[in-house]
Amino acid sequence: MTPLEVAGLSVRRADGRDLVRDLSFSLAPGERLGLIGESGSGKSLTALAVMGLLPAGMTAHGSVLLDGTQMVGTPDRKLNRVRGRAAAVVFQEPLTALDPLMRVGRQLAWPIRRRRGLRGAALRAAVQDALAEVRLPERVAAAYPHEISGGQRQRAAIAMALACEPAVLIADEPTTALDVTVQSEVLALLDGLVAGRGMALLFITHDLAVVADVADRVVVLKDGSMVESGRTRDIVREPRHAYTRSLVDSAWALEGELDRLAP
Ligand SMILES: Nc1ncnc2c1ncn2[C@@H]1O[C@H](COP(=O)(O)OP(=O)(O)OP(=O)(O)O)[C@@H](O)[C@H]1O
Repeated sequence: MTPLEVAGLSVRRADGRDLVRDLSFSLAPGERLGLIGESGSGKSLTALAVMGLLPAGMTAHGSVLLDGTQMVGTPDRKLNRVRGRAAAVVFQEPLTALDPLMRVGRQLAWPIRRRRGLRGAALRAAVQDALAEVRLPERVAAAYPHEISGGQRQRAAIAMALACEPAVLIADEPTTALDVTVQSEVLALLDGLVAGRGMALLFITHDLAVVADVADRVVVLKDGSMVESGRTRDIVREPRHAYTRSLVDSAWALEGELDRLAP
């Protein structure tokens, strides 16, 4: 089954204005798709619409088939069964996913228990395995989110998303809030985990260099509409749309600047 199939998706505000317009794309098993565009282009709303989690006052139109379940217009209680199992999200800010008042281990135990039905010692061992998988030391289980670093918090949030064993992982600017040195570590970790588990990945970013690193294909969004899509390599080498060209040019300009400053 296709893990994710989006067809003619629009996200509408209460006043009738479309913030995402007639968007279509799909993800094959194990495929990595980048959704790229500047701030406000509708990337996050697209991710939320895929999960059926749009903010109050916004409605989705069109079709989102997540692991075969129609997410548009389906009652929330039915979607709860699909979320997590079919798709899980890693947000830009790890504290979105983590409860500040609960120790990391307990938070991680919750989805593992729900998904795999483990209890007691088996559950504790599974929590330790989940931490090890994202390269977090054992002691993090007993820590509260504010007692660990930003990079460690994002690793914990990734572990929580993975605990649901989703077919699709949606990563919404997962490294943007992190220090530059930690960004590449977290990206490499995500990269390895997605490959190891054969998950499909929807990777959302405003950064073309990052998308070129992780995605096989990209969809370029501008003002809520898709302006271009194709293989990442082709789009970076030969952007067809003026907007994509400007993204590529500014990425190269930055690269050139770094080269110029290099010793
Ligand atoms: N809860 C909301 N209420 C009203 N408007 C919103 C809401 N969330 C997003 N918008 C508007 O919808 C548009 C798309 O926002 P979205 O967050 O999807 O953009 P984005 O591409 O993810 O941007 P960023 O990279 O800054 O996160 C923007 O114009 C934004 O102001």
